[in-house]
Amino acid sequence: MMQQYLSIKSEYADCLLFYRMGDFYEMFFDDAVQASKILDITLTKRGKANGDDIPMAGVPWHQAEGYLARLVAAGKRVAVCEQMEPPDGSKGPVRREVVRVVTSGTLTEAELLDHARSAPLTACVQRGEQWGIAALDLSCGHWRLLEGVGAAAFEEQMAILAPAELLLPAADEAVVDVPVARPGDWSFSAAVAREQLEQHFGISDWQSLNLETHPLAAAATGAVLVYLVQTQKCTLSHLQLPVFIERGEGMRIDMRSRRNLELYCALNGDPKAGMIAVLDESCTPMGARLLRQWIDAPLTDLEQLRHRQDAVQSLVDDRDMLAALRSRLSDVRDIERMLTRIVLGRAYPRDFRGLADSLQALPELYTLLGDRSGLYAGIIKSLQGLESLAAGLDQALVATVPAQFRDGGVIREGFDAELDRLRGLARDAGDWLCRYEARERERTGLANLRVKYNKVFGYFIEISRAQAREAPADYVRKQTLVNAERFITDELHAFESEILGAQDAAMQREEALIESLRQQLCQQAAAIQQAARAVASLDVLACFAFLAIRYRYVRPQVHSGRALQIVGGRHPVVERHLKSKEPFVANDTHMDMKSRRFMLLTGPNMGGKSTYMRQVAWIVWLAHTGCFVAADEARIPLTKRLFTRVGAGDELASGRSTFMVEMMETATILNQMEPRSLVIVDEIGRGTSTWDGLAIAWSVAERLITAPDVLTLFATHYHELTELPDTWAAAFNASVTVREWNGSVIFMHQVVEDAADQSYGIAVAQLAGLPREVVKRAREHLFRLEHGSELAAESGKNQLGLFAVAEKRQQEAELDGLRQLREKIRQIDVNDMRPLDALMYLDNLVREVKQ
Ligand SMILES: Nc1ncnc2c1ncn2[C@@H]1O[C@H](COP(=O)(O)OP(=O)(O)OP(=O)(O)O)[C@@H](O)[C@H]1O
Repeated sequence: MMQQYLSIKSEYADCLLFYRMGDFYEMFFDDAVQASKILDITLTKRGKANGDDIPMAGVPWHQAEGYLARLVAAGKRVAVCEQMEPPDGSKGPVRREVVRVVTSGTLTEAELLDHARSAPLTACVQRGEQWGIAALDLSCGHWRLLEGVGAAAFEEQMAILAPAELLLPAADEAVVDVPVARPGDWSFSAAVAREQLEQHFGISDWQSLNLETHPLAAAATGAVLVYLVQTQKCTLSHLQLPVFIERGEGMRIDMRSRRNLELYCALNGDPKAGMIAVLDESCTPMGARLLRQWIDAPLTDLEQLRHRQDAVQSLVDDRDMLAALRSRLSDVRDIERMLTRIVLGRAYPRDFRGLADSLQALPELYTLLGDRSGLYAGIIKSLQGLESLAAGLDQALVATVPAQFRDGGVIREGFDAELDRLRGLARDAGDWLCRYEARERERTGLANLRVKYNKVFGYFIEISRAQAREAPADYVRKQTLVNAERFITDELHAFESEILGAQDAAMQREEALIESLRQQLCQQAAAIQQAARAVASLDVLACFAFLAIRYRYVRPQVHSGRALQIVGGRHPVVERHLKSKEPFVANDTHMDMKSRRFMLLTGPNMGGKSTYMRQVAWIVWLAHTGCFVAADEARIPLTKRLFTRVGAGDELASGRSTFMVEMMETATILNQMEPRSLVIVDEIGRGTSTWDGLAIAWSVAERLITAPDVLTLFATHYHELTELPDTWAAAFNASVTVREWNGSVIFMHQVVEDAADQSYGIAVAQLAGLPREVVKRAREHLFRLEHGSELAAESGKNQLGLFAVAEKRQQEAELDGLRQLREKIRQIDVNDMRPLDALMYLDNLVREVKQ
């Protein structure tokens, strides 16, 4: 056995080998050591190799999925090796074969996948500046083939695809941190792709795939197909054909900006505070995945965008229909992934039942949609045509299926006469046994005679010891117990063979029926997938409509002009998560790419600058996806690129300081911006000396102001920059407002078109809990810094040090305050005050002193 193990293991050296032994998958040697650590399972030993114990660890086969998930999550690949024949003690180890290699990019099990995200297996090919990508989501069978030029565009695409596993030629390095496999450089070839496609799909019409003109994407496709053959070892007929679809470029948003705008999670890593968490009101897993794709890849084709918006609007205008649709959509389960498991022969009974139920929900969906046009016409068409398949499946399957096929009872009574007959035989056994027992009691006159069953002897007749002598001659003694004797008869034996045979035959019959259902589903796989995609589109459109109604989002007018006008704009995430009782303060934005293209935003920390700029970015982004936007009105100019430079903190892990990251982000913007870009700069130049920082911020601002057709929102704490509009007509000042009350600051979160008058930094520091003495000292320093030249003059006159003059000034100011206080106290006429007024007056005085 160990020899067999070692020979199989040598073929899968880069995998952990799950070696099936009875009810367990066992691992040996280093595999066992690694797995025991990752899975926290017991490490034992079995036999010896070269005098040393062989480490062994195992997991029960019926719990393998959970363990596989943990191993794959830990970056391992696992080769699953099964027994290919029933054990037969006579002739050495049973034949075993690796039936599948489980890798992070080839998972299909529901338990191992995130329902809301596709995690494609992605092959990349680079030739100089040119690149090609083939990404296959095996769990659904979808391909995405892409080609492009330049590292920036490549990284953006990788950010959007979010691969689960990368396939690379030997010399290439990964740009994202996921497991990498190298199927062999020879496999990255268009010729290999063509050969594989011919072999697996019988493709002769290579041209229809549009791959001939896209050799790099074709080469990447070759690597994916070869890797599937190496790892999956089963039919892949559920895969769509890898067709290269020309896509418009869409709005480009680089990797950093996606992170900065907190698309999938907040900068602190919390997914609940990411934009997707707020937008995902989808009802189906397919919708959840498509929603991410639509948000990930905003459109720049106005026509396409209008179609989506029209479709959303028509549901916004018909709330009853929207509610009915969403209620029916909730009954639809993950058609794509259930189908994949069925086609691959990895399904559970629940996948068949789930598919039957989901397909049965489709007619109600298209009936509800009636004769709607636009995007709905295609959706309605795709939802039709599966009625008889759905009905057939439903008739075949029981309503509540068992967990495993081996439990039996998946096919419904009355569906197949032969299965019913065999099951009937097994079921009638009970009656027959009762009749037989009664008959034998009567024949022998032994009232205590019983017919029983156990696993060792099967069926037998049991008679008490005392009466055993009276057993008829045809009873064959089988076993003697303390109080009883057990017998068998020819009739009972014949009955037993028939019963057990009937049970086996029923199981086999059921298996054959399920296989025939599977074949039917395989034949209709393409139509089912198309219906699944229609469900996904419908779900996302309904989700957008739901958001629009529930959260008051409006239909933005995206146009080819240059004006950006947002009335009452809000930030969807901040608005949703605002804990305080204060409502979110909506703000307007009026810019245009010609005369008002640069907004310089100043104001105190915590004033709401970042929130405001991100909300503008999000309104522009979402306006290009078909989603309605968080505003009262929005006119959005067609935007081709979105850039952000946001103080996202250090990337120390990558060896870059805050300042370095800041400058890299700025360089990306300045080098890559083009007409119709939106640029968000949230602080720049903070990580270096004041003068360096100010100088950099100033020159970057000037560069942005002069860039044609680029809209910029630029937040800064450098007040000196508020002079920019004096020189540049296209620049204007804006600030977030604050009010002072009782010595404290109150953030109004209102954006006005004016420069901020002061920074309130010290007031915010006080709010944050800086010790009182430190705050007081900071005020003194501020005073000194702000009145530096005056103080210098006075210090020269009085021959005092600068600090001494500042302190003298401070003391005078304090004395002034005390005098005013004394005056207030003097004016109090206690006899003329009500107790409550006196108390309030006192409270005010105390506050004043504490300031
Ligand atoms: N329009 C608004 N309405 C209500 N609350 C808001 C609004 N804008 C911001 N806030 C609240 O104020 C907090 C601070 O906002 P934000 O981070 O945008 O300030 P900031 O001016 O960018 O601060 P800093 O300069 O320190 O980065 C937010 O977390 C949010 O709770």
